[in-house]
Amino acid sequence: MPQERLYDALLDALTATFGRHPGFRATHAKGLLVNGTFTATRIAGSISRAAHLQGQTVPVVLRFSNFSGVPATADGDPMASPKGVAVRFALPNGEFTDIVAHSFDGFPVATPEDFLGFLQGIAANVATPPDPQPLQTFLANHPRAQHFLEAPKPAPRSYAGLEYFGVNSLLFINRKGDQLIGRYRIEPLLMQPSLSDAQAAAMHADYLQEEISARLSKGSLKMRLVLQLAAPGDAVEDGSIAWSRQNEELELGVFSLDALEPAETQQLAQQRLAFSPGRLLDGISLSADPMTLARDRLYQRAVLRRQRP
Ligand code: HEM
Repeated sequence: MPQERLYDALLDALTATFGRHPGFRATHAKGLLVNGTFTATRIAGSISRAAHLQGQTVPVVLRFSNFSGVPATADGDPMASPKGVAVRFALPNGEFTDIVAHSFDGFPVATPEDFLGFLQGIAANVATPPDPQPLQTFLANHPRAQHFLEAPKPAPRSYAGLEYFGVNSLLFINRKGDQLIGRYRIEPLLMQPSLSDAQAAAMHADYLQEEISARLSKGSLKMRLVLQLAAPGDAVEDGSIAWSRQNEELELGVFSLDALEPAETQQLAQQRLAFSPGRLLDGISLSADPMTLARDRLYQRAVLRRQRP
């Protein structure tokens, strides 16, 4: 299938699952923007020459989100997980670069083609009348997709209290030309225990937004950016396979989350922002993982669709 048709089919399958909600993202529809800064560690500058990793503090905007493509999905609903975080780093020369991560270490599939099979199965399963057969067949042949669906994804107490995984590996290049392959993780300084299913179900629909708002009114919040390095033999081209937590990790820097985007501009700013995991700067480039480039192209098409009335 030509790539453009593949991306359109992926977006169609998301719309068939969640419905069309003009102005909102096809997935991760409900979100919250927080403004802050990022300061890289010394080690970050030694593994990549990318401008935002050289140690000077740069402004960032983070968008925390729920998985569902239905904007009204409550924060504690199982469809609201995994949670997402998208980060935009703004550089002094006007350039910017993004990270897009979610709160599950892995993905159901390795390629956009397989994701289409998965999404079309889900869309058929929620259609009226439902047809569970395509999803059952897909899952029987894709055990990691089955694992993704069945793995617990408990609701957090805070958007800033859980780990987010970049999933798709990237190549980091320093000034000498040395290269490393790694995957991002964004994590709290102190992990918070998650809610039980019963606790999550009893929470207010916007409890995660309210929690961040209340905490920021008392001061800044910190999160860390970590790079998990590939170990020999790790599948760098397959984001559906998590790497061992024993792999070497480097702390790339610390985010300071300082203030919510003001209420008057919150929704419009979310609509205007278009994050992409493929928006990279010199010093970070694509790895053998095909998903980053596909996501980059696909998210651009998604933005055009969601901006249509
Ligand atoms: C082929 C695979 C994928 C497809 C088809 C897909 C689809 C989409 C679409 C259509 C959007 C909305 C984009 C927009 O309107 O701005 C989106 C956003 C998002 N995706 Fe994916 N995605 C894929 C892979 C992934 C992976 C691997 C992750 C986790 C690392 C991820 C996490 C997110 C997050 C967190 C957002 C919200 C970004 C924001 O706040 O703007 N996606 N995705």
